[in-house]
Amino acid sequence: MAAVLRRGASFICLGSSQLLSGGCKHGRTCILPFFSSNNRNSSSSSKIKVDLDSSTGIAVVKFQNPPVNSMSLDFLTEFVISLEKLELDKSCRGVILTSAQPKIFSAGLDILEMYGKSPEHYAEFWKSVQDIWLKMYGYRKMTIAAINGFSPAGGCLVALSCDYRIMADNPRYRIGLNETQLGIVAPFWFKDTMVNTVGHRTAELSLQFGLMYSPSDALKIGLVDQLVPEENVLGTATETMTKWLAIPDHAREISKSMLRKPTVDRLLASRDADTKNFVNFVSRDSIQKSLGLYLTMLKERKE
Ligand SMILES: CCCCC/C=C\C/C=C\CCC/C=C/C(=O)SCCNC(=O)CCNC(=O)[C@H](O)C(C)(C)COP(=O)(O)OP(=O)(O)OC[C@H]1O[C@@H](n2cnc3c(N)ncnc32)[C@H](O)[C@@H]1OP(=O)(O)O
Repeated sequence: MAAVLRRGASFICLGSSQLLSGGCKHGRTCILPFFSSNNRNSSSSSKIKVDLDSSTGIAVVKFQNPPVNSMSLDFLTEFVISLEKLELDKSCRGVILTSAQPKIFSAGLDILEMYGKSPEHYAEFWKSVQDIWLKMYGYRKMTIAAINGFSPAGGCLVALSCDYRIMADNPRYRIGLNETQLGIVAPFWFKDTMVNTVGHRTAELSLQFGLMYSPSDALKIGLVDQLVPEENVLGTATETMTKWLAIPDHAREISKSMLRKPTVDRLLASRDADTKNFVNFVSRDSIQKSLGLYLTMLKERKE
């Protein structure tokens, strides 16, 4: 396995051991071109675009997986590699996540990865979902979700895993863990992340009903921290990041770790069992039927 990185004009091929320390530990091939000019480093794999301004220490990571930024196995792999590279880059102090697609932050996990595939595929996919959450929830650097559109289920989880959430104040958008609406169940670590953010009672209502909140309702329950006009989402995220970066990194990092490590450790202690649970659950005929019906509903809505 090798990845090809291009820095400026030169190409570097990395073997898997280098990737372990430098970015990728997923045994999948990735191609991440880098273009440097002055203080900016841009990299773009096919689904994730990274723009790092090393003069401010702020990286903007944009999801670009049209039409709806669904999180496929490839998307998740590229996403985790990008975050690992930024975590190791000393010139990066904070990461803003946002979407390059209009109106959609992310439609969540790619349902097609959980439908009509083999148990081995489900296991591989689920491990990549665990990887991204473990990376994000325990991320050493400051993270802000600049939520510029719909953000159901896995999309909401990614936003919840950031340190701060700014959402476009567009009453048509929705955010929430809607898994039960699909006939599936948010696993315990999705639930823990929600409970840690909005509290137990709100999470009880939210998860059981599979509630999707308007931006103003999301602000009321603390699911997001701030609403701004749509055109200001990224600008506000950058200003907010600058304020957070005034705090010494080590002090902020240790505080974050104290609060989040027990939640991360819970999944680390039971990853294999969690994967088995997922594979057994999603392989059930009844669950496959629910997912099939949901996919049909999504298609018919358009007709
Ligand atoms: C025993 C105890 C067990 C314990 C539990 C164990 C294990 C846990 C088990 C399961 C956990 C799974 C966790 C799942 C998390 C998820 O994230 S599931 C995904 C949830 N996402 C959604 O519900 C969003 C669905 N999509 C939409 O609502 C809309 O698409 C939209 C995002 C609002 C955008 O709307 P619009 O702009 O109108 O676009 P379209 O609806 O026309 O969509 C365009 C095409 O994209 C396809 N698509 C949409 N979302 C997804 C998706 N998530 N995955 C795959 N594909 C998606 C849509 O079908 C359209 O396709 P076509 O163009 O028609 O081909």
